[in-house]
Amino acid sequence: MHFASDNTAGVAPEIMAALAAANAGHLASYGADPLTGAVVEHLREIFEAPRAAVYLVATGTAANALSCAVLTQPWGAIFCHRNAHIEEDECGAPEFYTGGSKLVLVDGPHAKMEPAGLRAAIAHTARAGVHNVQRGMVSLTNATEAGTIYTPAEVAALTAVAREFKLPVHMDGARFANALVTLGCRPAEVTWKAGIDVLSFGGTKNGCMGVEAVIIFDPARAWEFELRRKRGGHLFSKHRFLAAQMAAYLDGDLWLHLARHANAMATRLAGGIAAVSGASLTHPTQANEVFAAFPRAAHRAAHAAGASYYLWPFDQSLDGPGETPLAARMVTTWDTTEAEIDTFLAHLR
Ligand SMILES: Cc1ncc(COP(=O)(O)O)c(C=O)c1O
Ligand SMILES: C[C@@H](O)[C@H](N)C(=O)O
Repeated sequence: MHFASDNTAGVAPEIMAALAAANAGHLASYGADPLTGAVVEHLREIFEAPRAAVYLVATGTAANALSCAVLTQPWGAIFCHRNAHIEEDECGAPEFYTGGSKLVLVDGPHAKMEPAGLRAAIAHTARAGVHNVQRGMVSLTNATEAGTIYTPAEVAALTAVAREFKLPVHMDGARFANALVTLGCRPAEVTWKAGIDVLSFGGTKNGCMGVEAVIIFDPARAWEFELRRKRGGHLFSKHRFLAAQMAAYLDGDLWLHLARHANAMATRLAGGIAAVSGASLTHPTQANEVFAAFPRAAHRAAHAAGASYYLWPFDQSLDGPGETPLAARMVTTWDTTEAEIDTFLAHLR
């Protein structure tokens, strides 16, 4: 019963096999290998963006921080949700890689920004000229840190606000596949056609060992990204092993199959939890993360049975009256099984 994070899952067998298959002979390094070239073309095709620049890195934090660095100046503000991963879980990497940009936090329900809140935050910034940080960029996460998703129309409404102030927009897509299979739309519709300038396209949480693609829809920003990636220590020398993962991930729509399974398991889990006495969902379940509150006694039973997941916030205590509900996050993955879900639910009940 492993629900702590999709970061704890292993590597999908197709991806591991692709790594072994790529381990033959000598190939050009630093991205000059043929596997990388093929992956770049495949992602351009998937996103209907033949001019896009595509780069591979090994972590989502690197993808996000380097994306921000090419979208804003050090004196610029990065407008993001209060619970954005770039705010809560990247140890200041975006601030570091941008040379000091300030994250300006925007509230909104279920970890989603709304146009009015974003507009108010941007308008309030740089109101006193040189004395303030300037307006830099916007970053939004899809699927969000609360397991919710933005529709293409919601993305377009936020990027329209950004455009009012001539700001570029980044999408943290560490769980983009999970959002896309729920939306059922084409990748382009919820990215560049909705006004996104740069996408962090995640692979690691959805079955890869460690690979993320940064897709820059305006190639004018490409060279600066290359320089920043190398200078930041994120240009892999044996780049073929990043490309092999991504190639297998995209091949035959594996990325969609893996995400569809993870989401289906989350839906099963959420439905079961909703039927547990004293339990309630704290965010809508729209991707592969379930946020729910249930009585301490249920938490204690699940933990005693060996279930792994985080109370959310982390720092709550299992000690205390059994009937008190505590909130938690449970994350399902490409290899979560129905039996795992049903056993966990039985312990909760
Ligand atoms: C929404 C989101 N973005 C970015 C990241 C960063 O990925 P990494 O931990 O590979 O740096 C994570 C990590 O799980 C995440 O949940
Ligand atoms: C750090 C933690 O938030 C991680 N990104 C996760 O989603 O599990």
